[in-house]
Amino acid sequence: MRVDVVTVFPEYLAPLGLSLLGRAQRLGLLAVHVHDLRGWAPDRHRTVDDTPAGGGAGMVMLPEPWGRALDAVLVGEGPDGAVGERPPAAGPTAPLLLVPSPSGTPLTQAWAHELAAEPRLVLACGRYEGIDERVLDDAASRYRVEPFSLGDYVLNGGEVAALALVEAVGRLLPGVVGNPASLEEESHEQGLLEHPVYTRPARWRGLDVPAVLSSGHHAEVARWRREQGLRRTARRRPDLLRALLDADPTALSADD
Ligand SMILES: Nc1ncccc1[N+](=O)[O-]
Repeated sequence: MRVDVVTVFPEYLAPLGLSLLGRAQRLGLLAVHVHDLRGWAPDRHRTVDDTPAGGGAGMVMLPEPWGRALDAVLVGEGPDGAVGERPPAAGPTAPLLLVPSPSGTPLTQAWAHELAAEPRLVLACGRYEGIDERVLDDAASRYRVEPFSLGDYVLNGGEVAALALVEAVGRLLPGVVGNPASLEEESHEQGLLEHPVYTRPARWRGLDVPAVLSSGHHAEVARWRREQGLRRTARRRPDLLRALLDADPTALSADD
């Protein structure tokens, strides 16, 4: 998978070179290209923002640098490369342009799995009050455009969300995590939260590992883990439980 990230803070994306994703890049499973938006700002001050139309506080990112950047990234040109001919209109095989935004579609594990099947993702990280909307309208002629959100809170820009998305998607790529089985038991994989986990020692500060986990009865351990996951989901995320039951009223039946 190739991932292009356009940002005014390229150094913010440095952590993608660490740990599992760094190894994935060295193995050629993932290629991350980070581009500095200021490279496409037409003026010598490399201006990327201006005051909001209609007034209001803060600044909005100018369309021209973004238009140039997204044209160039699409055809693989750098800031100084002559921008090639615009590709044909966006179709199902057009690259996906993901735009971190508090007003985006919530990123979920199910969506992350879909994104992991894409050959290429382009991430446009906005700052300030956001990007001039015409950038997304114009990009729709040659990208599939999908604003996404990590959650209902506001960050100062899209870079943290880009890091999160690339990690959530990158770790699902074949060969990235050592043991693919470890991906199955995680929270949200079956629409529920994961059960609590324990390791050695058996007693720690007067607290014991639940006896069932040392019983050697695999069926009992599996049952206990599922029950604990359901309890945790009911307590912390009743919305997930409701969604699961709406989708399949028998989802929590005891005999499965
Ligand atoms: N929550 C956010 N705030 C600012 C930019 C992006 C965001 N997000 O969740 O993708």
